[in-house]
Amino acid sequence: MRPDIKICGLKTEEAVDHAVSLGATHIGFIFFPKSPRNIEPDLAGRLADRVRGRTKIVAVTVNADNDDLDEIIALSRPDILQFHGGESPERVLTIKAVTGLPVMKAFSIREADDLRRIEPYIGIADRFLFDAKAPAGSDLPGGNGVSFDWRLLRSLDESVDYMLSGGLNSDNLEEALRETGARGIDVSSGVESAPGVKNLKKMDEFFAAVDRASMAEPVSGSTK
Ligand SMILES: O=C(O)c1ccccc1N[C@@H]1O[C@H](COP(=O)(O)O)[C@@H](O)[C@H]1O
Repeated sequence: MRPDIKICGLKTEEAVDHAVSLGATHIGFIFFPKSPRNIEPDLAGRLADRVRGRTKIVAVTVNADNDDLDEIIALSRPDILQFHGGESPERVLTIKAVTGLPVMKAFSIREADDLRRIEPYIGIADRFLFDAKAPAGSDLPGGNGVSFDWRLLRSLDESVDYMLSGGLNSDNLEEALRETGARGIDVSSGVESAPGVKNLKKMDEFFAAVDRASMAEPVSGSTK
């Protein structure tokens, strides 16, 4: 069975339409000015309106304040908020209560201990997203096109619902799914020609890799 597939960092009608035509269950808009994928909330709203109801609209923010969140939500009308910064469990709870929106909380992973940081969010975040730690010198907490050691996720309890992200592409996706059995995957750089420029052919190749992986049996030794 295909996992949930989130194509993140979309900025154009062409890219939105193509992702949804391929079966993206989620599309992500980045609201983070330092990112080459940053988009204004009103443009995100217009792009989202093309496909609303056919895919889940995810608003990706990084430690956004209340005013910014209000504007992003009012203009882009997301189905899900993705928090990709250091938002506390209390902040996640408050925003969920005020907005009524589910929150996917991102964590950057390099070593086993990093996974322990999800514990205070269990029962609070609606889903987790596991990304690689940003390389030294990067201004971006995500969207760096780097992977982490997927085998670390073997220790996770089966009940933890997460999307796998970080450096996924059509070449490594089958191995990533074989190692993790992730029920959701999230890609940005891996379907781009240059930072912030989505490539339709790479999207095609990515979905083809998902389908190849979905047909394959998990290897022995994988816990999922
Ligand atoms: O993509 C960005 O520019 C970005 C900026 C700020 C926070 C999160 C961002 N992207 C997220 O990172 C993952 C992984 O990206 P990649 O596939 O390794 O390039 C991406 O899916 C977004 O959710």
